[in-house]
Amino acid sequence: MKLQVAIDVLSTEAALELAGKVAEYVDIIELGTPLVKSEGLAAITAVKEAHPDKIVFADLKTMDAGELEADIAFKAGADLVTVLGAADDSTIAGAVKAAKEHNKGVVVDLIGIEDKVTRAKEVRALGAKFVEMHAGLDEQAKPGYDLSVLLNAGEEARVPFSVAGGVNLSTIAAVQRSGADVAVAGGAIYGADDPAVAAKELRAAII
Ligand SMILES: O=C(CO)[C@H](O)[C@H](O)COP(=O)(O)O
Repeated sequence: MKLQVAIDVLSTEAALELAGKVAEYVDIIELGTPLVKSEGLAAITAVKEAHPDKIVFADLKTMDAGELEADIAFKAGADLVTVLGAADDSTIAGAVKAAKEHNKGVVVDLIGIEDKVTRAKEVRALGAKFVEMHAGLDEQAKPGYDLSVLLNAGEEARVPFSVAGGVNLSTIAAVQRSGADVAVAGGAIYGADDPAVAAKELRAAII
C-alpha cells in the first residue's frame, strides 16, 4: 500500500516546507484543493520541481471541463488529478483523454456519492486509474462519522482504490486490511507536532 500525504496548507512556501519534511516517507504528494485554489497551477510546478521522484497529485476536484482542467494540471507537472465522481461521465472521459495524452492518470473522488460501490465500477470502466473512497473534512466533523463505511465500500467495489478521511496511526492498519492501494493522510501529518515523525510512523505501520 502506498502512502499519500495531503498537503492542506494555503501557500506554496508552506507546502514546500511540509513536503521537504515528509517526502522521504511518502510515495504521493497531494496538493490539496484549498492550496490549488489559493496558489494556482504554479504550486503544482513548484512541488514537482522540488520532488521530481515523487508522484504529484493535484486535488482539483474537477466537476466540469474535465479535459481542459486535467490538461493544464498535467502540463504544470501533476502526475495524477482528481475529478469528482458526481461529474458527468463525459467530464471523466475528457480528463482520462488528457491523461492518456500525457501518460498520466485520473483519480475519481467519490466524496458525496451515496452509492460509492456502483459509481466506483462505472468510473473505473471510464478509465479512472483508481477511485478515492473519501469522506471530506466537513463530513468527518459530523457526529457518528465512521471510516469503516469507506473501507467496506472499497472492499466491495473490487477496483483499485485509495482511502481518505481521517486516516491516522490508529486506523491505517484497517485501511491496509481493506485492500486499499493508497492511504491518504492529511491532518495526521500536517497537524502533528513533528510532521516528519508522523509520516515516518505511518510509513512504518504499513506492512
Ligand atoms: O481532500 C481532502 C478534503 O477534501 C483532504 O485532503 C483529505 O480528506 C485528507 O483528509 P484528512 O486530513 O482527514 O487526512
